[in-house]
Amino acid sequence: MGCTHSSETTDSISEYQSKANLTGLKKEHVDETPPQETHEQISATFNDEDRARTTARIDFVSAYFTIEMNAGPQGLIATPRITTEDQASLPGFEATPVILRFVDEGAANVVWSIECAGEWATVLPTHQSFLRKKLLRLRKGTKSPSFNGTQTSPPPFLSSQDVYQHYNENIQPIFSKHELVEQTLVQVSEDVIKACNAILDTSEDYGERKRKRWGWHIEHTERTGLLITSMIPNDDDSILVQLKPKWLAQSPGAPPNARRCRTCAIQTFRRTDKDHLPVCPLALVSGKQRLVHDTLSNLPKSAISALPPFMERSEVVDELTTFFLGNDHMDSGLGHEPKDYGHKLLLHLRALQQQFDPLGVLKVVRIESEDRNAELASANQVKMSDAKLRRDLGLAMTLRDCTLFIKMWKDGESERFHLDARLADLDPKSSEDGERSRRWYDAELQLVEGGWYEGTEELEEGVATHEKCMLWNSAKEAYDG
Ligand SMILES: O=P(O)(O)O[C@@H]1[C@@H](OP(=O)(O)O)[C@H](OP(=O)(O)O)[C@H](O)[C@H](OP(=O)(O)O)[C@H]1OP(=O)(O)O
Ligand SMILES: Nc1ncnc2c1ncn2[C@@H]1O[C@H](COP(=O)(O)OP(=O)(O)OP(=O)(O)O)[C@@H](O)[C@H]1O
Repeated sequence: MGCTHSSETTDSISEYQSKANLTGLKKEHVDETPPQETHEQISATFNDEDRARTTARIDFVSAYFTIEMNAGPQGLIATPRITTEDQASLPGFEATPVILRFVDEGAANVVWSIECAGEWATVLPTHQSFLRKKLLRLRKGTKSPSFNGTQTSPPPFLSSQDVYQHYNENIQPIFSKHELVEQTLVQVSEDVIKACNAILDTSEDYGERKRKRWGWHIEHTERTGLLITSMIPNDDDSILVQLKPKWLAQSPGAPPNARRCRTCAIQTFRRTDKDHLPVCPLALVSGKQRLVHDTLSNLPKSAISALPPFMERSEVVDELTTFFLGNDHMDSGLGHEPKDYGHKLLLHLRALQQQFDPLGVLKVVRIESEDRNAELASANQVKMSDAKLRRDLGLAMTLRDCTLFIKMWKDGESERFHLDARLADLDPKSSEDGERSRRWYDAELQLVEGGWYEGTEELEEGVATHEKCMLWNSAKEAYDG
C-alpha cells in the first residue's frame, strides 16, 4: 500500500497541539521549557532503507490495524488489534498501516492520534469504522528509567479492559450515544507499547514532555487500549472547548446555610490560583442568562483552543451561552438535538450525580474507629455497610469529575455555529479504594468543619474572601432585597 501519510490530518493535530493548551482547566500546565534543539522530523515512509539511512528523530509509531477473528463460545469474535508486525503476507490477512502520534496526556493516560498511512478511500470500510476520527488512549502504570521518586504518580493502575467494562456496564446505559466520547476496546501489541514509551522518553530528552509527567510509562504489561471519539478540531474552521462541569448540585453533606457550592468551596480551600478557578457549576447550569454568560466569559484562556482569525472570543462565548442556557430550540445542525442541548446535557448529568449520591460522602464512606469523626461514622453504620450505596458513590464521583468536550465550527455560508458536545474521562472511581475514599471523606469534613461552605473560614491576614459562587451571590441578592 502507498504510504505517504495525510499531511492535512497531521497539520491539524499539530496545530491543535501548539495552539491549544490541551490540559484545559486542569491545574497542571505545560512546562514552558523550549525544546533544547531543533530537530528534523522525518516522514513515515515504511521504507526500511530510508529508516536505516536517517538518524533524525522519529516521533511517531508505524503500526498496523487488523481485525482478528477468534473462536468464542457463541461463534467467531472479531478482535480489533494494533500491532507493529507486518503480517500482510499472511493469507486472508487484511491490515491497514497507521501512524500513531502523541496528542496529550493526563495523570493516568496518554492519548495518540491515528492517521492512515495511505489514502482513507483505500481502507476497508470495516477498518474505517474503527479508525476514522478516533484516538488511541493508553494507560500509564510503569516507572520509566527517568523516574527519580519526585514525580507525580498516576492513580492506581486500571487496565483499559476494566475501564471499558465500566463504560459498557455503567456509563453507556445512562447516556445517549451522541452525549459520549465513545470507547472501543482494542488489543495493542507489546511492540506498540514499547514504541510509544520510546516516544515519551524522547520527548523528555527534548524537554517537550510536561515535567510533572516525567518518570512514567504506559504500563509495560498492558495489552489493551481504547479507541475513543476524537474531539480534535478537524480543520482551521473549528475550535475545541474543554471544561469539567464538576459538582452540578450542592454536596448532600454541605450545611444548609452554605454560601459556596462544593466546587467553589474546595477550590477556595485549595486557593487555586485565579486563572485556574473553575466555573461555578451551579451558575453554569442555572439557566439564567447573566449568570451563564458571566461564567462563560470567565472561562480560563486555556479552556478554549486558539481561534481562527474570523472568530471572535465574544461570539464563541455568546454561542456557548445559548448552548448552556436552555431556552433556544433551534436545530443544532447535527440533526439530533436543539441548539441548547448543552443545558439539557448538564441537567441530565446533575440528575445522575444526585441519583447516585443522595446521602453524601460522610455518610457513605466506611471509616474505621480511629477516625476523628467516629461518632458520625457509627451513627451511619447501617448505611455504611450498604455495598450499593458505596458503589453508587463511586459512580457519582466519576460523574463529578468527567470532562466536557465541545467542538465548535462555523458554517462558511450561513455563518452559523455547529456544536458537537460529548462527555469523556468517565473512568471508574471505587469507594472501596481506601486511600481514595479517605481523601473524599477528609475533603468533605475539612470543608464542613473549616467553614469553607459557609464562607466563615479563617483567612490569613490580607487574603480576601473568595465570593465567586452562585450561592454567595444569591444569598447577597436575597439580603440586599
Ligand atoms: O477532588 P476534586 O473534586 O478536586 O477532583 C480531582 C480532580 O481535581 P480538579 O478537577 O482539578 O478539582 C483531579 O484533577 P487534576 O489531577 O487536578 O487534573 C483528578 O481528576 C482527581 O481524580 P483522580 O484522583 O485522578 O481519579 C479528582 O479527584 P476525585 O475527587 O474525583 O477523586
Ligand atoms: N476524545 C478526545 N479528543 C480530543 N482530545 C482528547 C480526547 N481525550 C483526551 N484528549 C486530550 O488528552 C488529554 C489527556 O486525556 P485524558 O483526560 O483521557 O487523560 P487522563 O490521564 O485520564 O487525565 P486526568 O489527569 O484527568 O486523569 C486531555 O486533557 C485532552 O487534552
